[in-house]
Amino acid sequence: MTTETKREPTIIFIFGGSGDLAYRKLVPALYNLYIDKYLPDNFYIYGIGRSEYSEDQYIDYLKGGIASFSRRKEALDETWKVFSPHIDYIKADLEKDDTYQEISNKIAEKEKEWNAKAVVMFYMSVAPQLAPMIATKLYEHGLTADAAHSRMVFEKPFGHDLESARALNIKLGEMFEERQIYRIDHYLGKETVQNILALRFANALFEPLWNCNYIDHVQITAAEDIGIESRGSYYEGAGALRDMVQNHILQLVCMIAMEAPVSFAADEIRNKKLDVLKAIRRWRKDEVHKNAVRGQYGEGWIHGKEIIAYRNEKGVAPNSPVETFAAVKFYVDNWRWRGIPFFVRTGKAMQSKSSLIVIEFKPAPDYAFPPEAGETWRPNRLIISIQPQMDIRLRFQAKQPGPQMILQPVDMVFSYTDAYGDNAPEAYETLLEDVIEGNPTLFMRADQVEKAWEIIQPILEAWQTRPPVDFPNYTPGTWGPEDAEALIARDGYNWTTLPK
Ligand SMILES: NC(=O)C1=CN([C@@H]2O[C@H](COP(=O)(O)OP(=O)(O)OC[C@H]3O[C@@H](n4cnc5c(N)ncnc54)[C@H](OP(=O)(O)O)[C@@H]3O)[C@@H](O)[C@H]2O)C=CC1
Ligand SMILES: O=C1O[C@H](COP(=O)(O)O)[C@@H](O)[C@H](O)[C@H]1O
Repeated sequence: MTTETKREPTIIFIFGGSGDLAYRKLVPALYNLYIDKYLPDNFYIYGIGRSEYSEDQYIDYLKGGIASFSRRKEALDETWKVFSPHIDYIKADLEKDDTYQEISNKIAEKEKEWNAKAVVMFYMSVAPQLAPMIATKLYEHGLTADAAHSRMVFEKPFGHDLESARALNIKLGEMFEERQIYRIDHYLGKETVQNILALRFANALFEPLWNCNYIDHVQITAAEDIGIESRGSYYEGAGALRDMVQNHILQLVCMIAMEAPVSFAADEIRNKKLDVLKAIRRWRKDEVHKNAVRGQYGEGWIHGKEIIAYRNEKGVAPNSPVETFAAVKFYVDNWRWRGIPFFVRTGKAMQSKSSLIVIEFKPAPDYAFPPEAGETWRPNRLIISIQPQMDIRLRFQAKQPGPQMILQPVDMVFSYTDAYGDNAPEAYETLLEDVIEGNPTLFMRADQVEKAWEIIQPILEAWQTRPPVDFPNYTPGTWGPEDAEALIARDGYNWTTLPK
């Protein structure tokens, strides 16, 4: 993101402007972009939904979202006074053709007022099954004909499986140019995730060691300490594998495993990530049970708060087979990563919220220290903590002070908060700014989405063929089912969590 470019006038239509995502993420992100002067001088936001709101009511409602969810809440009244005149609400049904005529009129009005052609962003903040219908209507009404000025943002999930994702890509490809399509994976907008590229490719230190000669294994955890809350009906059609692994976690694997790009052009980065997805071993259905574990939480407590069993959540079937936890062992079968396991896990209702990547290095080739020095010997380890703690820590051996040579593992820590304060932009800020700028680097290209589904598909199918017999199989506030411990223990490791 840069403040120096003169941005084109921009109109943003949030389809689902009365919904949760708009309230909690999109409008707060736009508000922060405005404060940081990343929005063009001429910009306008229309929220669209069927709910009844006058313009004032809508603006008041959104203000509540800022007060609760924006990283900046200070001086809200003052700043809100200058930001909110850029917002309006359109009460309309997106299934009706009149709505698109109204959208067209609004665009014409604004372009006339600004005396300039505008970039128009259409943000699909609606249930995924509505997005193709909306995109088709936009196309049929000629609202996306100017490929250089119209951008469509698709929320995840993009497709439900490989077949539906392919069908959706084909359908969109018949109507739009790929450069108009922005498939969001909000993990890619996180500061700490983007920093993986800087860590790996802006330093000479790590890259020579970043391969199967020196790295022993990789672990990726994306754990949440809440249940599925109000999203039962969505989650019943998804599960942890579709909700987190197919997208966010495989993208993290790509960031860790990709080759060095020769430039930061969007397609160069995306090609390098695609190579990783192509190289990830596809498990045969009969190999899935050895390499993937699923779980579902029962009832319990986390941090003193009662958690209802998944099967008792609203919108969830009483005998639901849907997994709220998934752990998978992957291999990236290429020159750099041959034989190195990547263990990934994600779950709801776990002990703490923590997304982290652990790179564990192989042991030193020789160890001349006497036995009494080495009782606490540990391999070197780099931990990239994505959230909520944002830091990078490198573990190495040090001599404990004292007359004897006693070794102890210590951490060298780079903390984002210490270095930059704790007001880093939210993922959606970066991503929305990139859409406005027309920069697709951090968005998923059609082929990436399909390759990611290809990896997940056999696991989905194997699990569907063999419904779980032991659900619920983990208690809220733990690190998931015992089988997940066994998955990694079979190779001689334990899951790593951050020191408290
Ligand atoms: N919420 C979140 O944290 C996240 C959401 N997402 C994705 O974002 C998308 C939106 O999610 P979320 O905001 O939670 O969903 P909500 O159910 O909260 O919102 C859905 C929105 O769609 C609108 N809508 C539905 N049908 C129509 C229609 N026919 N015409 C006009 N508007 C319509 C609703 O408006 P109304 O009710 O007024 O008609 C509402 O504003 C989904 O794809 C979800 O998977 C992804 C990651 C996180
Ligand atoms: O995409 C999703 O991500 C959130 C977790 O996001 P985070 O930024 O808080 O790690 C998850 O809760 C949700 O189920 C999923 O759809």
